[in-house]
Amino acid sequence: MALVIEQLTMIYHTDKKKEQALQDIHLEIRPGEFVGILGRSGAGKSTLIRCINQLVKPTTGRVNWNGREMTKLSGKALRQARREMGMIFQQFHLIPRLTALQNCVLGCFGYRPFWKNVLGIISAQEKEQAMAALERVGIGHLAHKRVDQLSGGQQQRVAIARVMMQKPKLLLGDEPVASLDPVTSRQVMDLIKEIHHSEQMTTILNLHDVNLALTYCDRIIGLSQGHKVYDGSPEQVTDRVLERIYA
Ligand SMILES: Nc1ncnc2c1ncn2[C@@H]1O[C@H](COP(=O)(O)OP(=O)(O)OP(=O)(O)O)[C@@H](O)[C@H]1O
Repeated sequence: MALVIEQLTMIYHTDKKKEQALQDIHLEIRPGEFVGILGRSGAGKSTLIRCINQLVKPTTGRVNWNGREMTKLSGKALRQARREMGMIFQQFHLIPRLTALQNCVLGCFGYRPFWKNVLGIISAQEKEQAMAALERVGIGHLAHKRVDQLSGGQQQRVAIARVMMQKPKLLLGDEPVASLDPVTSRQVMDLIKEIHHSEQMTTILNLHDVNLALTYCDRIIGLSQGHKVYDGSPEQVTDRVLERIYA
């Protein structure tokens, strides 16, 4: 499934001020790509990721996902399109008082009737699927522990297992390893890459660590002050390119 972004511009309006976060971004992401977005703080990386699944509504421009114009969708149609887009975050976004298994089950809520979610009815089959997802990410033994008692790396594994329950075609990551130590960061990146391959999930991650991005990603997009200043292979990211992105 292809993702096509055209003329994307985002201006945040705060009290008396306008903040231009993205300016005329064009991108075509091919199915199965593993893309890293680099840029200084404030370059627009999170905004770009969030405009894809419409957590942020762009000021102008189009985001076309598999033939559907995301920017025009609302209500049920938007929820259905979003189901195909999993998201992981720097701060994991888990529910602290719930166990790993309970958090993981939440990943399939997008496929269930609303009333079942409200009543919190979970079938044996859903529990089994969640257990399998936790085992897949290497933390089956922690299924019944509250997530606020887990390490950062373990919490991110729960978040990844939850995303897998959603069966997305596109994985979006907003600094998914920024809170983790270097060794754990690599372990989580290995896991994301492995799942990307096995599930054939197009993957787009904001990464602040250039070395990680160049090691794991097949394509690098560089943003600077809301503009795309690089789009190419990691091998071609020279010092000059890095200067353009980070200067
Ligand atoms: N909700 C908001 N309201 C107003 N301005 C915002 C908002 N979110 C982001 N911005 C501004 O938009 C610009 C881009 O922010 P964004 O968070 O996308 O950058 P980023 O590259 O992800 O930065 P970081 O690496 O620090 O997370 C910044 O100037 C930021 O201050």
